[in-house]
Amino acid sequence: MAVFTEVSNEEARALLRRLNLGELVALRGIEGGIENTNYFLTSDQGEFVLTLFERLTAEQLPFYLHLMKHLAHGGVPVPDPRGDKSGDILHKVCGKPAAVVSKLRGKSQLAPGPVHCAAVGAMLARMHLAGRNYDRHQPNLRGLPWWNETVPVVLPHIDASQAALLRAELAYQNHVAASSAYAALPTGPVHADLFRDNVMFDGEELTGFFDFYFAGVDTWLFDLAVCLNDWCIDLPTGAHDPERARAMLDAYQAVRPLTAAERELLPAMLRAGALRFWISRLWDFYLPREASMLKPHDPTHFERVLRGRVAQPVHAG
Ligand SMILES: Nc1ncnc2c1ncn2[C@@H]1O[C@H](COP(=O)(O)OP(=O)(O)OP(=O)(O)O)[C@@H](O)[C@H]1O
Ligand SMILES: N[C@@H](CCO)C(=O)O
Repeated sequence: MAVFTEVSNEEARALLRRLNLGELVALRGIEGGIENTNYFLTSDQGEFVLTLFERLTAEQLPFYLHLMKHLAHGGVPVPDPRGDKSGDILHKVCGKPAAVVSKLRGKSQLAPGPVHCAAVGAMLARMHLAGRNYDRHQPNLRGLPWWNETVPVVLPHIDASQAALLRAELAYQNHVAASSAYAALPTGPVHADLFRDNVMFDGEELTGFFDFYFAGVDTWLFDLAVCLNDWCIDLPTGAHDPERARAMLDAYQAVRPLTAAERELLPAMLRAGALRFWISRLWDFYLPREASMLKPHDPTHFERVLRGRVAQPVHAG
């Protein structure tokens, strides 16, 4: 269960008072999640999620929390962080940085069809456009510089064929990042981790994106590639599903058509998206951090996805 830090009812009451959110009705630890301590916090004024940040620092958090507020106020359904009397949205609970955000209705759709992929595509494009006038800047902290730092750390743990693929792909991505087509890609705040478990649905209605704690400024195309790699594949094999991918791409482009550079680099960014999560999963698997990684994700899944994207490039069509 992802409660690394216990919060007492007394602490929850004091927090609700500071945020002027009414009287405590219930406080329940949330299972699942491997990064932060999460509680459902119910008061007589509504339902909220209390997150205590176990990994992120008070320097990194304002970018994520203000981005969520900016998007929520821009009409994108994301959890809205609640402020105290002086408007601060980053709080401290049990000595940890903490946030209280609105609870989204619905549940994750873990077996999405084309209709769900279309909803994610359309909302992703709306989110990218809504982020254009966000004035804070923080790079994607799991971007190319982090891949370059982390690959040498994981290489000793993997076999020769995996190491060859990892080295070759990293070299390829450094080459892509230096190209003029890459420099022409539109950028802005991106979610960068918008997997099936970070989106809520009520039936076919998308009720929200959440877990913005890997967000950063990066190419919009990378964000779309991360989504295609999770929502539009057959999970057991990693095989690309053309029908779901078509649905996502068409819906995205109905809101914001891809540029020529984006169309050219989609196959490369799909590889980048697979590489990013292969590296992070290898890192989590072989170098687990204390009080975390209750159930590390399987790294070989993204090795499979990457091999698939290299062997059979997927184009925007
Ligand atoms: N704003 C929200 N509204 C409704 N439910 C939420 C909200 N935020 C989190 N949850 C619930 O809490 C669970 C854990 O949250 P989350 O996925 O953010 O965990 P984490 O440990 O921060 O991150 P990770 O996904 O990286 O493990 C989610 O699966 C979801 O069920
Ligand atoms: N979405 C990531 C976990 C971090 O949120 C993964 O599947 O590896």
